[in-house]
Amino acid sequence: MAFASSVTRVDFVNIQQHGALLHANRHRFPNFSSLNLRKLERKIRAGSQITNARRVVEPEVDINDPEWKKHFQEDFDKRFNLPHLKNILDIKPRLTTFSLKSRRPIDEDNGAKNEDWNGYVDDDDRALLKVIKFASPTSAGAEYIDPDCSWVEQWVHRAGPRKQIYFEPREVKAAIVTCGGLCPGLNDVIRQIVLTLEIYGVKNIVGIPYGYHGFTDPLLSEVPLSCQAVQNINLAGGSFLGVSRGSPTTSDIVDSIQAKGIDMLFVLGGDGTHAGALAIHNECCKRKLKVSVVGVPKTIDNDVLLMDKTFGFDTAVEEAQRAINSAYIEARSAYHGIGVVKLMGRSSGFIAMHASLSSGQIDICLIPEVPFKLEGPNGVLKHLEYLIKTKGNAVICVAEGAGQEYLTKSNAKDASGNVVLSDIGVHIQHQIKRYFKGAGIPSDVKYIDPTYMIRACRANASDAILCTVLGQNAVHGAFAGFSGITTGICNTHFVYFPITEVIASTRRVDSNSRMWHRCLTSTGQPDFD
Ligand SMILES: Nc1ncnc2c1ncn2[C@@H]1O[C@H](COP(=O)(O)OP(=O)(O)OP(=O)(O)O)[C@@H](O)[C@H]1O
Ligand SMILES: O=P(O)(O)OC[C@H]1O[C@](O)(CO)[C@@H](O)[C@@H]1O
Ligand SMILES: [Mg+2]
Repeated sequence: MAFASSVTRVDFVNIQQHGALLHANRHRFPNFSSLNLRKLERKIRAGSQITNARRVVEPEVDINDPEWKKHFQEDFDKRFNLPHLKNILDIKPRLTTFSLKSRRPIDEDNGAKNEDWNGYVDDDDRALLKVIKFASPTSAGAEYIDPDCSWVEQWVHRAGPRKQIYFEPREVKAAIVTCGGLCPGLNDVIRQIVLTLEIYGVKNIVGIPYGYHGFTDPLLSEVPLSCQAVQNINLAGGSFLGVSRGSPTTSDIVDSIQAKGIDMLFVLGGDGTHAGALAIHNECCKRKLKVSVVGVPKTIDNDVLLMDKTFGFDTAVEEAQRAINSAYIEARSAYHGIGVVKLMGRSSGFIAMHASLSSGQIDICLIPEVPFKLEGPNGVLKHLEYLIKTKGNAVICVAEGAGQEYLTKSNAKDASGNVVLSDIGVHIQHQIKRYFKGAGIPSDVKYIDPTYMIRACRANASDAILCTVLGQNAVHGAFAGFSGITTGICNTHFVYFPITEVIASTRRVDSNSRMWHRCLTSTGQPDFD
């Protein structure tokens, strides 16, 4: 039994699980049986294209060995174990005050009783994250499923109300903060967190205005929140509390948490916000504070690992249809009309891919994960010429992070340190005009950038449901005593993840996935390489 070499296999699975590109690229290495995956993973995370990979040690491990399988599962369970306040503090639970039956606090003298325990979630309850099938080491490559393959199941913690809670609701001060860019559904989550806290019996709920800055900016004060205050906020887009990028130091934020007497902090945001939430959690642990920090992942880009989807994504795709449809109508109504629609997606093309798939009006979809050539016989411009000559019009959907190599890098960063991208939509528009003019073919190019219209609208029905459940589960997670966790949907089940696992890297479109190929089939575009 050689665990050292088994690490290679474990990493292979981790990379797949993190949604990175190795799995997508495996067709390029049909004969590998084992790769130096750590190096590859670093390259992938750094955004490099993997063009060659050296074959390294053959795994000596027998993957059907139950001991190895146990080792693998233990590794997974350890990583996905939820951080809990009882690990750092000597605290005892009490019976919950969340009544499944009356939706009123149990311990209030209002007739609500704790007679119905059936719906509570046990800490040992799990939802299936995935079943992994290991190819036999004797098969030619990991993509060939061997009948003797070994199976490993990965289970994650189910979200929901616990029978045992670690806070006295009447003594709790809970705070909500929204950070990063806007996202449809933020208000639904805020509202639901407040409603659920009140069902537990929490009286002291506040909003931190304008993201992490709200903790320390002397000009900003806490926003009192209650059922009444948040009533109907879900009917509008944006964030009731305001958002911002950039932040004070973690130490200053935690000083403020201590000064304000906050016991629970609900953090709504993307990967950056979650990195901040993790830093706050770690600092609270260091100071031995009984503060539960719970995240709710927010991003229209859908680029958070492990989740089926993040809230706002469905709405963004739906809203993108309007822009695409307008571009299509403009293109179809003009002589040699060409529409260009730029959609969000800094490093992941999920919105562009899904919007293209759902609209059925896109001829060319360009995303950051799939490099493309503009010029040359296989380039985008040549294909556009073909489309104009054969069908008279065309619509391109481009994700904002696509084709950045064609643009002058500004090196500018936003307040959070995110690279400010150059406008690929404008560039493509100019290139199309130049190309058709040069070729002596008339063309009428229209560019639509619906970015902020998409982001600012209210959540659609499916996102609103998602937000509602996520908001409730965030509160249940905090009362259950977890901290440094986030809540999401996974294989249609609602679960908790440790923040560390969720921010390990960015979820990106797998260029070898069936979904991307379905998108290509739907647009009918060739490879632009
Ligand atoms: N590594 C980090 N550690 C601590 N705080 C961070 C980190 N990265 C970002 N933040 C803080 O988190 C907040 C939000 O970050 P950012 O602007 O990157 O948005 P985001 O949460 O990633 O959402 P979006 O999807 O809109 O970009 C900012 O206040 C930023 O300063
Ligand atoms: O203009 P802002 O607020 O910096 O936000 C833009 C960014 O927000 C995102 O949608 C993430 O929320 C990215 O795709 C995009 O680059
Ligand atoms: Mg981000």
